[in-house]
Amino acid sequence: MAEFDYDLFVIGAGSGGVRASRIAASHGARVAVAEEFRVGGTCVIRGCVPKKLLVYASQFAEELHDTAKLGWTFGEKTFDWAALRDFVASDVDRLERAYTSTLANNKVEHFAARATVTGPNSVALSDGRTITAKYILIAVGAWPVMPAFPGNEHAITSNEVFHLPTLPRRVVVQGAGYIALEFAGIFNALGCEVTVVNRSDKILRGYEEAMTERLLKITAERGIQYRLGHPITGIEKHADGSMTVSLSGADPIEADCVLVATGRKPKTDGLGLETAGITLGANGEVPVDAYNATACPSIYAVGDVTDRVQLTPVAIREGHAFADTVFGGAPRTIAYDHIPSAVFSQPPLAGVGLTEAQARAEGREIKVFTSDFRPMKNMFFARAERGFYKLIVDAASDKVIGVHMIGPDSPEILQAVAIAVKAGLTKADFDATVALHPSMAEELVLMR
Ligand SMILES: Cc1cc2nc3c(=O)[nH]c(=O)nc-3n(C[C@H](O)[C@H](O)[C@H](O)COP(=O)(O)OP(=O)(O)OC[C@H]3O[C@@H](n4cnc5c(N)ncnc54)[C@H](O)[C@@H]3O)c2cc1C
Ligand SMILES: NC(=O)c1ccc[n+]([C@@H]2O[C@H](COP(=O)([O-])OP(=O)(O)OC[C@H]3O[C@@H](n4cnc5c(N)ncnc54)[C@H](O)[C@@H]3O)[C@@H](O)[C@H]2O)c1
Repeated sequence: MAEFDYDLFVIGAGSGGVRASRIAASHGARVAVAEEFRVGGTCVIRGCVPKKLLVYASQFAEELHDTAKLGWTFGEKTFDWAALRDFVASDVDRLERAYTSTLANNKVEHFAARATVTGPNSVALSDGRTITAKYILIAVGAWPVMPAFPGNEHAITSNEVFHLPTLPRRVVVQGAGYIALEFAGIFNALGCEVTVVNRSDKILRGYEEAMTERLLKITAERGIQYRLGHPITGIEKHADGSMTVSLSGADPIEADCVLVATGRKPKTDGLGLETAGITLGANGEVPVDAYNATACPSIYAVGDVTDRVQLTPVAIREGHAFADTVFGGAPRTIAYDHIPSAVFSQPPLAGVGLTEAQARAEGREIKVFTSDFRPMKNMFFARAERGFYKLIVDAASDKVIGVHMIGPDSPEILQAVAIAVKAGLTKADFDATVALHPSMAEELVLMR
C-alpha cells in the first residue's frame, strides 16, 4: 500500500494550481486538488477574463459613436448592464466547466472543499476528511485588502464588482493601481461619473512615468475625476442607498458605489502553515526559493501567495516549473526579468523591461527614443488623444532594454515586441526592420 494517499495535494485550483496539477499528473504523479470556491481561480472567475470582457463591452460606446461617420445608422442605442453582467457570468460558467474538465481529463481528483495544512504531509478538508500526500503545493492566491475606515462595509472590492445589481450612476474608486484604473475606465466608458481617489499623488507606481502621465491627461479629458493624495476616511450610507464618501483633505463626494482596489494580500490566514514549520512573511506571503520550495521540504508554493509577481502567466509558469522540478526529473526555475505587463485602461498601456527611471537608478548609460503620435484612428474621428512610445537603449551594447507604450492596442503590440527585448535585440535591429504601414506598431521601428 502507498505510504501517502497522493503524491501531490494542491491547495487552490487557480492559474498556478491547475497548471501544476495537470503537469504533475502528466509526469505520472497521483494528484488531487482542493478548491474552496470555483475551479479556475481569480483570473478566470473574477479577474483577467471577466474584466477583459467588461473592457471590450464598454469600448463599444466609442466604436458605435464612430460608426455614424462611416455610414452606419442604428436605432436608438441603449445599454443594459444586467444583460452584460449575466453574459459575463455565463462565460465564467463556461470557463469553469472547461477547467474542471481539464482536471478530470488529466486524472486529477478534485475536492470541492477548503483545505488547511495540518503537518508536513497532511491536510484537513472542510468536509471533515483528512488526506496525506508526499508533497503539498500551496497555490491559494491572494485576496483584496480593505483599508480600515468607518463605513468600509459599504464599499465593494473587485470580487463583488462583477455582480452589481444595477449600473451605478456615480462611482468612487479608491486606489490607483491596475484594478482601480481598469474599472475606472470601464465605468467611465459606460457613462458613469467616476472619481479616482488615492493615498499617494502617483498613479500606477512602477510603470514608466511618461505613460502614466499621458494616461492621467487622457482619462481626465475623458471625464474621470482624480483626487490624488486624498484617501477615503469614511463612508456614510443613506436610506436611499446613496453614500457620502469623506476624504482626507478634500471635499466629500456623493456616490452610489465605492470600489476599493488597494492591493491584494496572500490568502494565508488560518491556512495552518505553522503546523509544518513555515513562518509567513510580513505581508502574509509564503517565503520560497527559486525552485518554489518553502522551509518545509515537502511543501512548495506558487503564484500570488508567494507575493513575487501577481500575474497569471507568472503563476502558470511557476506551477509548471514546480511540477517539472519535483515530478519530471528536470529541475528548473523561471526568469523574472522581461515580464511584459499591461493595464487595460482606456487607452491601455503596456511595458517590458526597465523604465527610464529604473535604468538611471541602476547607473546605466542609456539612450532614450520616443514617439509622440496621433493614432490614425483618432485622426479619422477627430480625437485629439495621442499615443506615446518609449524605447530605453543601453548605450554601450545598443540593446533595447525597455519598451513602454500607451495607445490603442498597446498590450497586443507589446507582447510581440517583448520577444525582441527578451532576445536582446539592438536598436540597430529595430531600425533595420521595415515598417508595416499603416499601423501604430510601425512607430517602434521609426524612432530616430
Ligand atoms: C480584477 C483582477 C484583474 C486581474 N487582471 C489580470 C490581468 O489582466 N492579467 C494578469 O496577468 N493578471 C491579472 N490579475 C491577477 C491574476 O488573476 C492572478 O495573478 C492569478 O490569478 C494568480 O494565480 P494563483 O494561482 O496564484 O491564484 P488564484 O488564481 O487566485 O487561485 C487561488 C485559488 O485558491 C483557492 N483557495 C484559496 N484558499 C484555499 C483553501 N484554503 N482551500 C482550497 N482552496 C483555496 C481560491 O478560491 C482560488 O480559486 C487580475 C486580478 C484581479 C483581482
Ligand atoms: N492587467 C493586469 O495585469 C492586472 C489587472 C488587475 C490586477 N492585476 C494584479 O493584481 C494585483 C492587485 O491589483 P491592485 O490594483 O489591487 O493593486 P496595486 O498594487 O496595483 O495598486 C494598489 C493601489 O492602492 C493604493 N493603496 C494601497 N494601500 C492604500 C490605502 N490603505 N489607502 C489608499 N490607497 C492605498 C496604492 O497607492 C496603489 O495605487 C496587481 O498588483 C496586479 O499584479 C493585474
